[in-house]
Amino acid sequence: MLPPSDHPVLPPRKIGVLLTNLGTPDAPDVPAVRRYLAEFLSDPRVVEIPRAIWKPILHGLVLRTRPAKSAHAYQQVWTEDGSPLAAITRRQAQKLAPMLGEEVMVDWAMRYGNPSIPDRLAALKEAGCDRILLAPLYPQYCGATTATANDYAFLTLAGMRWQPAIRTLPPYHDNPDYIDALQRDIEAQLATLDFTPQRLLLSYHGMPERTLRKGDPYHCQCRKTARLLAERLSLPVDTSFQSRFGRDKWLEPATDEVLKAYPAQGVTRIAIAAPGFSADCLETIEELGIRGKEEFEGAGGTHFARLDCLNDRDEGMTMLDALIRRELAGWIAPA
Ligand SMILES: C=CC1=C(C)c2cc3[nH]c(cc4nc(cc5[nH]c(cc1n2)c(C)c5CCC(=O)O)C(CCC(=O)O)=C4C)c(C)c3C=C
Ligand SMILES: [Fe+2]
Ligand SMILES: [Fe+2]
Repeated sequence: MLPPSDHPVLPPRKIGVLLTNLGTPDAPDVPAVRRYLAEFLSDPRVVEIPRAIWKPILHGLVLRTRPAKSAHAYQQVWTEDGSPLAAITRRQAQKLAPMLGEEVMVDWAMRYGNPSIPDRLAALKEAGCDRILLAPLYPQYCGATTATANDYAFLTLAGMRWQPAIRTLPPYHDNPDYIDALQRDIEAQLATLDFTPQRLLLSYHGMPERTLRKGDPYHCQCRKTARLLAERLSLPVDTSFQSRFGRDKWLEPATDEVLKAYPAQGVTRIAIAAPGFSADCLETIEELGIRGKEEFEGAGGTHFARLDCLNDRDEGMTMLDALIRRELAGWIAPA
């Protein structure tokens, strides 16, 4: 018989769902952005350059120059609830909780910054969750996003004597619930415009082209989402990749180049959507909605509309509920 203090206390059994997204600074100022970028850009899943070469560049150059530029961009999108990415992910978790029912606890975390994956996993475990679904909210799988979020969760589990059982949400780039939600949501937003776009441009976050050659499925999954969506929409659809970083060749065509080239091709009225982002963030609001618009109009474009991501609106929440319920099969009763 062990002394009572050595007996683990058996908490009530619960199921946890941890929504994860990329991460964002704690504040739109230079020190907070530097801390965030240092964590983000030190991840070898994100920058796949040998550490001995990358570290001096990161610390000697990138972290000295980029934080001021990025902080300025963050200041333009910051809200009363903080960074849009964090605020929207929090609302997604809050809305999902009652949808999934009482036996499921829903929490959210960021891969870089706060709330952190180790903190929220520990909190779910403390609350009695002995089964946890990790749900990285990236429709298209990428080593730099999906895999690193799961890696960090597994690293956290490596430090636990008593681990919860774990499942992970697979990519959902071609899932009919996702394509349906995008179609309905995009059509509803297009119907509110006071002009008729000649094109819908789907802009995905870019990646170095070499990751495609090395076997990352991201590019193919982005293309498949675009094809499935284009088959359902009545206006012509183009695909591009945004946010090029560094000197290497990235996936093409680049969003800014496409925007600048449209007017010379007679395309002066467009809508732009970003189906690879589950929540609006710096990349959609500032890079597409502010800078992208300027680039397009500077080249002669006359009508530009940025469509919102699914965020926490009904279409998006119904889709997340369906995707997550499917992964919880056997853990919870069907709806
Ligand atoms: C080598 C650099 C980068 C890779 C590779 C990369 C991949 C990647 N990123 C997202 C989603 C997001 N990225 C966001 C911001 C952001 N991304 C990079 C660099 C790389 N991303 C930087 C330096 C930044 C910070 C802002 C800046 O300085 O430009 C965001 C927004 C975060 C926010 O706070 O709003 C998201 C979301 C994906 C999906 C992806 C690969 C598929
Ligand atoms: Fe990024
Ligand atoms: Fe960007």
